[in-house]
Amino acid sequence: MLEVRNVTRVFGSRAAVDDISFTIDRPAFVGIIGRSGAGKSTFLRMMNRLTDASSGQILVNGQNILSLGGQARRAWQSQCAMIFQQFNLVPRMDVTSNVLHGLLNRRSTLATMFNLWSREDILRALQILDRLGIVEQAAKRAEALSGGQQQRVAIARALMQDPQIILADEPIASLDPMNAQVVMDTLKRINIEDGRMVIANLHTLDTARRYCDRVIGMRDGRIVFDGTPEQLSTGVARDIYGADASFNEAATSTALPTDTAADREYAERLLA
Ligand SMILES: Nc1ncnc2c1ncn2[C@@H]1O[C@H](COP(=O)(O)OP(=O)(O)OP(=O)(O)O)[C@@H](O)[C@H]1O
Repeated sequence: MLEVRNVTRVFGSRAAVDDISFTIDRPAFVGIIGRSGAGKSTFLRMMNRLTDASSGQILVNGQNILSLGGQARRAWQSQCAMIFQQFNLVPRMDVTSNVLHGLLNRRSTLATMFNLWSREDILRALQILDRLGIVEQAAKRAEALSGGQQQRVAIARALMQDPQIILADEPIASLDPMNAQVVMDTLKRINIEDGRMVIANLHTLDTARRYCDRVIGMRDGRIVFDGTPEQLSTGVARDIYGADASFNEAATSTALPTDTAADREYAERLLA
């Protein structure tokens, strides 16, 4: 289903992602872990074509999505929806309109310009919000919602695209533990009930162990672990995070990203 073949992304003289390869043959819940700068976000952005790869191939059902251009690239982007740490909603727009913006890749410019949505689309957006337990927030501005609710709106927007794959870049890093659990439970439900693959960059080991079928560990752009949550022992985690003997599992959080240009580009594309 998904085959990543020798994918590399070089920035300047440094490889952010360095010749990685792996295969996922079913709609699994895959976690990517590693310390800040390991290359996790760069990989997700290559999958979504927000960042170009320097070399390699990513085959999805046999098609190399790295070589797609124009309309085919946009079609692929609607097949693999992206969720960000900072939600990337339009803050002053109501929740339902934010969800409907998931359809932008499929709509004409004219319909988008005049904000014309069909009754069928609006009903579907409300059904998705209902499924995620936030339909009573539908008419509110996105900025009026809690962080956990905003992330569920972002998931609803992703579902509006009816994607094969959901890419989540540190989806719970800005949330308190209770909201984090609700968001992870939501992603897991979508994975199991809909059969959509989820690939999530995660910053805590306990979350990776609890929710993932498979965990990929990255260090300095390379894959240094690829296995089940059960195989992710403290010793293995210490190797992934490159920590010394004082390695502490609780201290695996990654820093807030400083480079959010691609996130902004995504939001701007939705607003365009
Ligand atoms: N647009 C860019 N230009 C230059 N260097 C970049 C760019 N994007 C990422 N990098 C570099 O690539 C490396 C990998 O970054 P990446 O954001 O993929 O890591 P990460 O594992 O997702 O870390 P974090 O958890 O902090 O987001 C880092 O050294 C980063 O500085």
